[in-house]
Amino acid sequence: MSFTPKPNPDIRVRDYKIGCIGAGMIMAECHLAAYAEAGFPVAAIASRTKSKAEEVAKRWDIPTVHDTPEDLLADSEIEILDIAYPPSLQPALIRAALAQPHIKGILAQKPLALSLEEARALRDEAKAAGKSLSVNQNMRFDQSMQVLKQLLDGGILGEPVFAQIDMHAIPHWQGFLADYDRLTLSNMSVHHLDALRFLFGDPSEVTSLTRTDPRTEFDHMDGIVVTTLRFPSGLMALSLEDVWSGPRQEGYEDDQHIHWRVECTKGVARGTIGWPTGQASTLEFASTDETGGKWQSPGWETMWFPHAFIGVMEQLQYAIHTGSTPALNVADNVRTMALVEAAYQSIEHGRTVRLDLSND
Ligand SMILES: NC(=O)C1=CN([C@@H]2O[C@H](COP(=O)(O)OP(=O)(O)OC[C@H]3O[C@@H](n4cnc5c(N)ncnc54)[C@H](OP(=O)(O)O)[C@@H]3O)[C@@H](O)[C@H]2O)C=CC1
Ligand SMILES: O=C1CO[C@H](CO)[C@@H](O)[C@@H]1O
Repeated sequence: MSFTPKPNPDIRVRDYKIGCIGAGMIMAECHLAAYAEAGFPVAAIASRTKSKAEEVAKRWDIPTVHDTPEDLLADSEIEILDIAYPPSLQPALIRAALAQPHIKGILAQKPLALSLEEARALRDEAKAAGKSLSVNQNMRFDQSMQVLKQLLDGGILGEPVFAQIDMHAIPHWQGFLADYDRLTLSNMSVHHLDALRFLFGDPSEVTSLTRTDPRTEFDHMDGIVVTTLRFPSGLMALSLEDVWSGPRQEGYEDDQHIHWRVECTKGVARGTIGWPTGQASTLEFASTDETGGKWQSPGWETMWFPHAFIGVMEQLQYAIHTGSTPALNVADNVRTMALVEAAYQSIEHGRTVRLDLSND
């Protein structure tokens, strides 16, 4: 077999000093763990509550804690702004960063904004400012997704026929989500829909169904979501976010998981995303040409959380260094946002929505 999997990207650039806004779960547990492991320089942090930023700074050895996010934005040391804040507050932070001459690039969190219109406006404003705006769609850097993409691009599996990502797991819904009118599609399905675009390009049809989740206590419309996509090639894909995934109580042995499967004309790949169980993701594949129909299982020890966050920051550092467009660029992310919007339209109107993402 000549295929050599590369689950983790090389770190080509680690030059630019990072300023972090937010000191919550994802910043403390994933962004900063990844940056420490990769050796990316973090110069400062700020959050809404200074004592929380101080705690996180102590844990990760960050030299400066600013009183407010605005003070951090004004710090001329900062070259990359890294945001992990509620999405309703993110556009204003991005706009403030675009106006700061010392900030060369911005890593925003998903979802980029609460509406497609706002996402489009941010894309256009970043372009006008001549700055790199990147979005943390880190499932693309999950190790199994990276290797799957290599198999597909290498023609080892042939033409894609059917694909699915099925999640039966409980996301931790942040408190601020209770104030928004959109839940699962905007905040969790966005990972899977973005990963499907990464693997297969832009779909031309989307159909979504939803029901409320019995566990989620605040008012919401999209709890459990099932989305089907059709691509111009004829490929059909399924994205399932079952955020209920069964009862939870003392002694109940839950089976939370995310699985995926891709069937092609010359082979099949299948695997898992090792979340929320804190394991490495997996991939197995069989190809009529490459493996004589036998299953192969390349392995690795890194995980989606936190290691995928290394690739995300690296691609932005590299883009700034080379003056190129980040792999996870805002223009591409607007297309993922447009797909999410079309899925909401499908639910609202009870029908399949045709879409042409090349308009964005
Ligand atoms: N790409 C990915 O895989 C993931 C992305 N995310 C995204 O990251 C962002 C942060 O998520 P997460 O860290 O899980 O959230 P947390 O609730 O753990 O942290 C929220 C952060 O935002 C700050 N904040 C400022 N204003 C508010 C407010 N009005 N209400 C609540 N918090 C506020 C908090 O400040 P303080 O505590 O200092 O008061 C805290 O630093 C979200 O956009 C989420 O979608 C989250 C998980 C995974
Ligand atoms: O993006 C996300 C992926 O995983 C998290 C689980 O802690 C989600 O809650 C989150 O918003």
